[in-house]
Amino acid sequence: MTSTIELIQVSKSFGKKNVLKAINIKVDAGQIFGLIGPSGSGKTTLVKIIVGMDQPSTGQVQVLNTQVPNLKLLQSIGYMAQADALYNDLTGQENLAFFASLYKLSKEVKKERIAYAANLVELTPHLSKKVLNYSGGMKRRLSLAIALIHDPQILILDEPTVGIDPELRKSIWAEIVRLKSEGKTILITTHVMDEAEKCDQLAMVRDGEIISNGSPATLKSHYNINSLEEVFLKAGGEKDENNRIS
Ligand SMILES: Nc1ncnc2c1ncn2[C@@H]1O[C@H](COP(=O)(O)OP(=O)(O)OP(=O)(O)O)[C@@H](O)[C@H]1O
Repeated sequence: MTSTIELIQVSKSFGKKNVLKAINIKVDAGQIFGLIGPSGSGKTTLVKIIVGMDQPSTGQVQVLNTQVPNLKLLQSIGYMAQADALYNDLTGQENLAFFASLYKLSKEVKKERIAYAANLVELTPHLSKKVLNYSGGMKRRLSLAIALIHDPQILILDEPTVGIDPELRKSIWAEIVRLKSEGKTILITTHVMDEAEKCDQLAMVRDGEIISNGSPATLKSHYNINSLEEVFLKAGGEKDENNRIS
């Protein structure tokens, strides 16, 4: 299978603090790949390095066989950051139109994509409101719509469902699965274990290291337990005993 995202021996330090340690990851095309780990384990740093917003201290990142960073790659990546980067004084519609205008879309396609993305996150009735009047959950939904606006080949979503109610979370996941069926590659960070279950492959991150990886079923059978939560706890314990699987 073609690998869409590849990290080779990626390490990152901020000053003396080593937050990523020799990370190797391969994400195949058409997969939902989950990065799971506790707060502060390094997931966002990793994602920023993949998108090209941050540089590794050592190691290499390739996306679609192209060395990151590369401006052209941005056409192929939809990125939803953990902190919403929205224009508060503009309406939802104006935010979507602004971000759509960064890509080479025809007027018609642009209109279509804005309608699709707003509908997906159930913001259509709120598009004429200024973003400063949006709730936290609505802002997350608008950020997700923006990540999808140019129909990217790769979606990188940093905790996309935080602050989103269970019903909408379910419909967002249904859409993520549908996008996968279209052949898109999706990399998602989460610390919600039932979301991790929906991924094809997982990498469990702790203290800047991948302590375990594989499909949810493989991980559970390796540790002979039923829940990913337990896998995570057990893998963390084994890590301390230098007994990792990969
Ligand atoms: N620009 C920075 N300068 C210094 N330290 C940083 C910087 N960015 C991240 N860190 C540190 O790197 C570590 C990993 O942070 P990161 O945000 O990647 O974790 P995370 O797994 O995404 O956590 P969360 O789930 O809370 O977002 C943390 O200890 C954080 O304080």
